[in-house]
Amino acid sequence: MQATLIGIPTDVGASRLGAAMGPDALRVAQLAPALQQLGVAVNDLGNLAGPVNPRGGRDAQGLRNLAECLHWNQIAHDAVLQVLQQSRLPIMLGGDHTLATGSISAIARHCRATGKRLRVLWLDAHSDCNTPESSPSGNLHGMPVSSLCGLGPAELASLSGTTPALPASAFCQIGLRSVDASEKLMIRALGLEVYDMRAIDELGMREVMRRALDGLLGTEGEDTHLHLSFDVDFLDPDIAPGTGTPVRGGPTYREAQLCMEMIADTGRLASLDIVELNPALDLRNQTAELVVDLVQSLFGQSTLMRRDASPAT
Ligand SMILES: NC(=[NH2+])NCCC[C@H](N)C(=O)O
Ligand SMILES: [Mn+2]
Repeated sequence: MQATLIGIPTDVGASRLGAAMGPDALRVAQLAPALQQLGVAVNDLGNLAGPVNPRGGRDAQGLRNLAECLHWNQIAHDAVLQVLQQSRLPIMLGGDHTLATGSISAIARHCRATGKRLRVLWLDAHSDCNTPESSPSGNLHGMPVSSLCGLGPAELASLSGTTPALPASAFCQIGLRSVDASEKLMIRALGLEVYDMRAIDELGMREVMRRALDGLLGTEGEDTHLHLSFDVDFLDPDIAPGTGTPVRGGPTYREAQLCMEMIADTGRLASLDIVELNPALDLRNQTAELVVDLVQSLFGQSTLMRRDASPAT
């Protein structure tokens, strides 16, 4: 397998500064060597260059840094598309979660061109489906899902060449535990498939992942491009403090490992966003190191317990 790292050092979508240092923290935590150890051929494009954070207030529409967000997402889109066209697996090193608008727009465009079905797993404490009208914060990192479903700011929503970029049914959100009232309505309106922390508590991570990955195994899944949008705040802040909008009560280390291992077992992973890592809030880079550890599982780090990708019952 051949993977390409793309550093996307933006924090213009968030209130707190610091996620722009995420790509380098992942490099310091040895992300590339960790993948190489598993037989993945890795190249690193370095960091994309985009606008600095103007640290502005909210505009007339109530949004923060829309022009800069657009710029970052356009260059993210272009870089990701190029990597996909080289048949390499792009790994986006964020950066705040708005960059997923650009990356997934490129992925949706590529899937359309190659006749692939797209499935997006969204690991996150938040649903990120606010719109400019509903957002309590004006932060664009709370809007990528609605943008991709055609409801965000028009310029962001149309990046993939069609609006919406992909059907809402392509998404599956896991780990949610901080959802605004407006987002609850949006989840319903879009019919998003969601496994919140209560579902993980009640069903267990294994059953949640079995449902989330349904249809990806065997010949049925052959034509599927599986994208993982991994927001670091998915993880419990006790083990992953280095993120700007932490919410207590997230998955444990073992639950997160099982989640990654079950994704690996499908053999369908074709692109990955790692977002919202904020080294300024981390403790001795422990969150970046944890993420690298989890990414190793995601790329098939085998343990004695490794399972074949047979449908768990
Ligand atoms: N990707 C994130 N960390 N998103 C946090 C979003 C928080 C809140 N729902 C908002 O819209 O502002
Ligand atoms: Mn997010």
